Amino acid sequence: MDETDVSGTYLGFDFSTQQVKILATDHNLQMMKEVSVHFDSELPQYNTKGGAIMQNDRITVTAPTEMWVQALDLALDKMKQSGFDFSTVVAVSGTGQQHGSVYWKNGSHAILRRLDAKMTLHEQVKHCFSIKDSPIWMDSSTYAECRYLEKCVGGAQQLADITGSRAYERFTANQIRKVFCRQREAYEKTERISLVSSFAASMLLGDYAPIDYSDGSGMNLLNLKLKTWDKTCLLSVADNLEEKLGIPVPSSTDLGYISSYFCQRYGFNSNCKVIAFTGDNPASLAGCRLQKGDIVVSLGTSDTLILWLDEPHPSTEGHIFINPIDDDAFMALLCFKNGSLTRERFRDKYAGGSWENFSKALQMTKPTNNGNIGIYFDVQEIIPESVGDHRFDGKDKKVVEFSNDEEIRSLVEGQFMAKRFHAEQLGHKLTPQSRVLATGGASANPEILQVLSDVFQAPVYTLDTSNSACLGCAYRANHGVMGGHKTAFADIFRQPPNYKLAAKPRPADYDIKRYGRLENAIIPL
Ligand SMILES: Nc1ncnc2c1ncn2[C@@H]1O[C@H](COP(=O)(O)OP(=O)(O)O)[C@@H](O)[C@H]1O
Ligand SMILES: O=C(CO)[C@@H](O)[C@H](O)COP(=O)(O)O
Repeated sequence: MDETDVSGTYLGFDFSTQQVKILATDHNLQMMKEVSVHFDSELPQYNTKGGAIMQNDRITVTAPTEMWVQALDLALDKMKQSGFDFSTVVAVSGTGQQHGSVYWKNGSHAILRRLDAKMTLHEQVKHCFSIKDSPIWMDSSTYAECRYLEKCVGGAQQLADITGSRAYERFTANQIRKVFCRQREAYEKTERISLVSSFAASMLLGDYAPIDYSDGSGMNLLNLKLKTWDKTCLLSVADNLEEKLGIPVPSSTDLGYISSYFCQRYGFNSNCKVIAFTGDNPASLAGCRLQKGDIVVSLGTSDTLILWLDEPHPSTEGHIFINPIDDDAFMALLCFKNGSLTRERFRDKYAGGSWENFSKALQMTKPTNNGNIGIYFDVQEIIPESVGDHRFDGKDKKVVEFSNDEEIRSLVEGQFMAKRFHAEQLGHKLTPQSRVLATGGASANPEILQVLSDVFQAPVYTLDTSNSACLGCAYRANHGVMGGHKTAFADIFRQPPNYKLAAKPRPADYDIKRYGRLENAIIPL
């Protein structure tokens, strides 16, 4: 395979909350193979729950950085054992859970540059981190840092105007400030700060990989219009931050050749390219081949809603990111923290731990649930900032519990009414042409998708894989070698998207305004 050969295969890597996944496509960008390494069950020595560790204060949430390194070793070993021929790979790209940060200790760059193929990555890289446990997106311990950053730039809306979002606890600037203020020695010993995505790219590259514009938009640091780190934000967060972050790059940037470590250990071709990694939600936009007007609903650990935007209109609710497949466009993101893990709680409590029973409960109950509405936040939610279980009967009266089946319907309907309510708040209008593209682990469940379709009164489509973020990165790997932003993303495909109709809306009259009123009522004053 020479450098110009684009007929081989493409790999997408996903460092998401609960697992590392690798997906391979052929030269037609058709999926060939997927492997995953699940943190809780396959790396139990790290004692994570849902891939994370919640500290006693219940607001500090981290993940062991070295666990992600070890998971990469295992995932590549699995691919190899399955007979995958790494020498066919033309390019790789990837993605990570957004906002999480990795702190590389002084001297780590030299280690990355000289990886020894006889040893695992984990053996060589595990001591490279000045902070051993990476703060991740589930963290909400940086309230004070958020208020400070907003004050420094002149207010929440001003920060949103610059960076696309008001200050959010999980956003990286506020996490870095917390480290700077509370672990100064560790901060001083840090030569580079990566996002989870650029950290993963750094390992594949054997060099520090830059942060891409799209994932960089989730930091409260990137000026969306100038596409550079904002000076006021940098100065407000920590000393010498710019040099620790490196220069941000377009998401389709060709970063160079894969590290010789992977050529020697796994048989990658030395011409294999590494294309910039990005955040998992931007990667899902790419994987779903989102078109204007469509909505992506990702049902992973978090639930997210993604829209394509030509123009950014940042507000103090939701996020605007630079679009990962078109640097001149943008995307809107709404993130809901209480997604799959809350559905798992209800599955275990009201459906005997089985998704099949959970689905049956949805089949046995009717759309709008006899007026019963539930709002369930196991951990402090992002939109709205609230926590706890809240149940209302048809007359808006607070109640303690519904029947088991109604509990399950109230959870799923509540989650989707929240998405529709907040999408409409952002100005998104559902039209008869609207389509919902569903992805993420829970999109494998047809009954959940039926509720999604009923609440949005729009057809719901799925892809061949629920893992659109990984697939999107195999696409982005191809796009990168085809010239990146010089080539329209849509032009890399020879075949139309393989969407499958998963659910058609049934007649149902969801009172979304009523949902909004009830949600407002549970926000603490
Ligand atoms: N049949 C199912 N019904 C509902 N949820 C499911 C089903 N299968 C898997 N899931 C959910 O998918 C989640 C994982 O989704 P995934 O997108 O892989 O997560 P992440 O990328 O954040 O690691 C699990 O936590 C699980 O609750
Ligand atoms: O915080 C956000 C987005 O702002 C989350 O969506 C993370 O990016 C984690 O994603 P999943 O692992 O749930 O896909």
